Amino acid sequence: MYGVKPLGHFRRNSDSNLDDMQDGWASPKPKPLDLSQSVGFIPASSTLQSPSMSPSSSVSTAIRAAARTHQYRMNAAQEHRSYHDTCQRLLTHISAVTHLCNELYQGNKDRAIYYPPFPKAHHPHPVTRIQQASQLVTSTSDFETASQPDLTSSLSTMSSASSVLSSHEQLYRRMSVQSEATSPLMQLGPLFKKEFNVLHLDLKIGHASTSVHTLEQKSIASLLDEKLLQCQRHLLNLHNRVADTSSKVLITGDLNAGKSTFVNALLKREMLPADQQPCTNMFCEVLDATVNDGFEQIHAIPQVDQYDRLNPDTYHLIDMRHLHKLVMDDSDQYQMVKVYTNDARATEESLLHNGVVDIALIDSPGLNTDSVKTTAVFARQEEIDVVVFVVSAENHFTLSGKEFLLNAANEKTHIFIVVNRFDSIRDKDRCKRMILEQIRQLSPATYDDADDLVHFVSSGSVDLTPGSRKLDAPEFARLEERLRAFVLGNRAKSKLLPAKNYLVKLLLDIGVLAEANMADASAKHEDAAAMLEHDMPAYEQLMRVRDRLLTQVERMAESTVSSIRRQTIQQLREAVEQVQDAVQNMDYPGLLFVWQYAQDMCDSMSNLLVQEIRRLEGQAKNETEQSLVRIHEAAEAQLDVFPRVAQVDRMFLPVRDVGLVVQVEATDFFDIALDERLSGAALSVSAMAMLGSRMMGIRTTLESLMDITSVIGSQNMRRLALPLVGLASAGFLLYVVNDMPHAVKRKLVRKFKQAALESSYIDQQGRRIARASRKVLRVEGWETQTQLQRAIEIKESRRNELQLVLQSSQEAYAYYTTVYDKANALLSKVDIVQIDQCIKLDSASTA
Ligand SMILES: Nc1nc2c(ncn2[C@@H]2O[C@H](COP(=O)(O)OP(=O)(O)OP(=O)(O)O)[C@@H](O)[C@H]2O)c(=O)[nH]1
Repeated sequence: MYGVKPLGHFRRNSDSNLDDMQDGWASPKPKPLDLSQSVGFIPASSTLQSPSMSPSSSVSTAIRAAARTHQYRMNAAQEHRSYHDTCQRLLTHISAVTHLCNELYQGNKDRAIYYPPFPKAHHPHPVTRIQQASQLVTSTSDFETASQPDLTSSLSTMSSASSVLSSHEQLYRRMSVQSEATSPLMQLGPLFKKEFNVLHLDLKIGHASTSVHTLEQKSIASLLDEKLLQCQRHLLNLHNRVADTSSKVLITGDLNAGKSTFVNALLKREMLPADQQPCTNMFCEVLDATVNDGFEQIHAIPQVDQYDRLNPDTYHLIDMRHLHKLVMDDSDQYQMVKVYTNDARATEESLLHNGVVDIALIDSPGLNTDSVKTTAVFARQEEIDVVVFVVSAENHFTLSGKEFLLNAANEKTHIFIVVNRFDSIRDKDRCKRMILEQIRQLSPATYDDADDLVHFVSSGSVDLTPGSRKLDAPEFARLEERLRAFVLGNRAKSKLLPAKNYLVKLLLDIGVLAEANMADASAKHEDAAAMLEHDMPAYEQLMRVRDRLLTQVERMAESTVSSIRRQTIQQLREAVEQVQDAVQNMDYPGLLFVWQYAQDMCDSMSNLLVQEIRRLEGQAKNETEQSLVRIHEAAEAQLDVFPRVAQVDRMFLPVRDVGLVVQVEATDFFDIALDERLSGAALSVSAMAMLGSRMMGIRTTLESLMDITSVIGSQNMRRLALPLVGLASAGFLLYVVNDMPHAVKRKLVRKFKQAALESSYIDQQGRRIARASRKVLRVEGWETQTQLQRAIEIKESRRNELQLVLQSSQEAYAYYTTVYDKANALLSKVDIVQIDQCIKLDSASTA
């Protein structure tokens, strides 16, 4: 049932008028108006002029009228104060909520807001009390349900949300123990309410809508950004609507139904063009001139959204004489025209200037004019406080009229219906029945209040002569009275209640969003703290082990290197000692090739040594490989598994010539001790001695010589001496030549050993092989160091990240707690804004 019934006095009066009307249905002849019972809109002067009254009764009537006027003004002033106060409060709250929205919008840029996932299917988990409260508000979103949402419970819900949160935290802890694989927040999601009221994010792909949670966090944040901007824009609209002190009454209906005639009848002035031909081609808003500083003006507006009364560039000033032509103009030059007009009638008589609220009457083109204009009529629905639908009694509801009423019911369930041109109807009862039946089907709510909302009148019969004191027909006077009550009653409902409901829904959503983000921050904090605690021992162990491991690797490498060097030198020395084996079995090629023979012996010994060196290189490779394995295992024992980079394959590459070069010299062919201090004679003697001893034995030789000397005599001896010396020399030569293969072997072996042992050759080889090993081991050492450093860096950066998470989640928790508290505090304030009170006062002031 419509919730703004006029109060007792008004009710009685309306009942009497209903009786009048019902009587009227039985008998078309209207009853004379009972002025003693009439209130409100009936001009006092008219009452005084009634010819049937005695002087005393006329005085008391005058007193009563004056008292009524006084009461009217008192009520109007009180209502105005109350309405103004409510508006101011709501405006303050709208600004605060806009600020909060903007704060969230900015916050979303710095730190993406977590948008909780709501499951599509019903879940067995209990819902929060916030959800219950918001569902309550959702169900009361239509202001026609009259009763205010029970916010007391939702407020207590909000204030108890901290305890809800703490229970969430406990649950989170339990869940995180049970399942580490899935995010605890995903499991927490179902605990929050199923859907948002206002902050619901819808992702439409083609005709299908998909869950936003299939998107990345960044994309969800940008969707939320857009939603928050939308909210701010809507809040601005609500602000403008609440701040707008006027009430807009849209007069609409079929072509030629008499809309303009009806507006003129309300204004008691021939203002708008009325014609049998379709004549209204644009929206025409009639306002009281007081809102235009008292000037009667006509503003033709090309762009409605840019119109500013104080900026003449946004409209064209039109002379009053040209209004008819302008309104009938079929061009698209102007979107609408605003007519500021003075109403000379008393406050309580005027509809536009009634002392309570500025009313703007908007005459519109006929609904069935063309589709563009019809669409425009629907588009104006949102900013309209009251819709007056004018239907011709002759035509009843046309197709476009029915369509309009059905659609309008979504926005405004109650429509004020004026059945005009009733004077042209002969069977008035039948007409009323038929039209009321149509209304019952099209707008049941309006039908239920047909007494107040459906009026059968003849606007064309209203006297518009300037200064005329003629009374309106009672039906029309009653219509004016009810229209006024309806406009004032609807003012609070159409302006303030939607604003309040929207604020409540938005604040509940912000509360839920803040709650979800508090839980999210809390979960992240706990996660980070747990991970930090888990990682810390490993990090500390790594720091402790770092120097030890590097020293250990260094030692292992050095020990291998020095072992290889030591073994190489020792084994190479042993090989040098055995170098004669290389020449043992060499065949002597004869005197002619003795030089080559010596050369080959050197090469042979050198090759033997080279072979030994190659063997030692192989051995060094093996030892290095073993050492690499040990080093890598030691590193992996402290670090994670990592690939070994050092390889021994490339050791001793390229192959270097490591042979020992010994030069063959002439002296190498004679194994005669040549001492610089000894004379050549000594050499000859010894050579001879060796030659003689070799050929026949020294003693035998000397004895033979003595025997020969004693027989031949000294003279003969002198003669024999030369041949003897020659013979001896030849013998010596023969010996040397004969001994040469052995001598050269002995000499060269000795010389080779001497060259190898007394030079730095062996040391050099030892150092070279050790150096190659160190090179490889050092690579592995460096890799170990790198791996160690990397592991430390990873741990440190993870630690830093976790510490950042700790800090940011702590900040987020504090931030959303503030948002939550603000939303909570604002919700309390919005809740105590009493709009019902305003509605009652509106009704009272009209009564
Ligand atoms: N008999 C009678 N004629 C009326 C009444 N009201 C309006 N008319 C006539 O109906 C015709 C149309 O009136 P308008 O006021 O121009 O109708 P409208 O709905 O504004 O027309 P458009 O704006 O062109 O859609 C005019 O000739 C009026 O004189 C009425 O109550 N009784």
